[in-house]
Amino acid sequence: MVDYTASPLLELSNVHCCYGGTTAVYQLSLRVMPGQIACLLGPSGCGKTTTLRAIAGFEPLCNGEIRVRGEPLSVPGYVMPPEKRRMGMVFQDYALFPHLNIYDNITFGLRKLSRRDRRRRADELLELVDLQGYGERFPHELSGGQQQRVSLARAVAPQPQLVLLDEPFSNLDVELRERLSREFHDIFRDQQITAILVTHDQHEAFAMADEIGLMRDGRIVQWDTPFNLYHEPADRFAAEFIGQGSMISGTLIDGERIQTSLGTLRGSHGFPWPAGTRVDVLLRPDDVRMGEAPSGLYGRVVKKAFKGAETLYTLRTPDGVELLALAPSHSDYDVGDDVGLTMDTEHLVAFPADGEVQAAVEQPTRFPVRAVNVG
Ligand SMILES: Nc1ncnc2c1ncn2[C@@H]1O[C@H](COP(=O)(O)OP(=O)(O)OP(=O)(O)O)[C@@H](O)[C@H]1O
Repeated sequence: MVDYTASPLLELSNVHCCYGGTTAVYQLSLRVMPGQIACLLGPSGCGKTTTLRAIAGFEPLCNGEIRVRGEPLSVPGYVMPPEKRRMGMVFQDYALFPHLNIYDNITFGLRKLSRRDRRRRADELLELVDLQGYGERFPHELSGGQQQRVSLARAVAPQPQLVLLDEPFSNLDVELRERLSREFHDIFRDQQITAILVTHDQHEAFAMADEIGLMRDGRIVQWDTPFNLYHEPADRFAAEFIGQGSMISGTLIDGERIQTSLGTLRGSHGFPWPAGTRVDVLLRPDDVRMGEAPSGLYGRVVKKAFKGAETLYTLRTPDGVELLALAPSHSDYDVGDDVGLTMDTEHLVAFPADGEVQAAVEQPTRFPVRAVNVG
């Protein structure tokens, strides 16, 4: 487990990165604890790779500091060269040396060891990444997933203090991506390796990371656990980027209740806006239960997508509200069926609607509350 009481391994303070006159990363601060798997997640162009390259030492800072265990890597007046930073890199395109066999690829950074020790370390690492017996092969004789496992073995071979992974699974198909992200997670956890993953794929981020920094336009908008990012998004962008869901309109009755066309949704922690504020409430597909309708609420199935163990339904209520709902695939409803609905949210998240005064200083309601249909 990660020791959150320890001193951080990596610390970025107020980092800015510029290309010519354009700033790609703004005032970025973050901490990664020893043994933690962190992730920078966000849409294309938000500055993830630039941040990772700055940590690796390939990108100069135009302001701010980067330290590892308190030691300066990039501070005003001093930049430690990349090869001295003791960081392992895993790239999207594997970047293996095509003319070297797998043994030589893995031991490329271990020149100081004797031939025998290099071979022993390579065998250990091949076992770690489940490629025993592949040492004599060449990269072109391996599948994409196998090549990426080799590049992980090469990255961890010199026992770096930090492993940086830049979109490592983007070239692989969805199933392999999920499998490999779980495998890499288990290896990092087992070997207590500290790692930072960069990806635009939230499934990868969720499968691997202890904490995720969601980025937009060069800034981190929320640094949180996968669970909190999903259930307690800090703003509308986070709510829409992470997971699926519907925003439904409502009006705050008081600090705890929101009137919606689905009934009154009640939260226990209270909302910080005055009664009468128009809000948008986030409902995730797993917040909407299909089957029973104790409050008489029904929705008509307008679309269904089979996902194996579950089916994702799109439902429309008589008021025209569209909702997504996940149901076990054995309870099989057809398009056109009217189905009873119950709202069952662990965390009720609402944002002031556009045009409300409060929307200018959007404050998310990041309170774990239990919402119940009482109307
Ligand atoms: N070498 C460069 N010269 C000028 N601008 C650059 C350069 N590299 C990146 N940028 C710009 O900096 C911003 C951040 O780019 P970056 O590659 O860090 O984003 P990203 O989040 O990693 O995107 P992607 O997921 O598409 O790789 C973008 O607007 C990009 O156009």
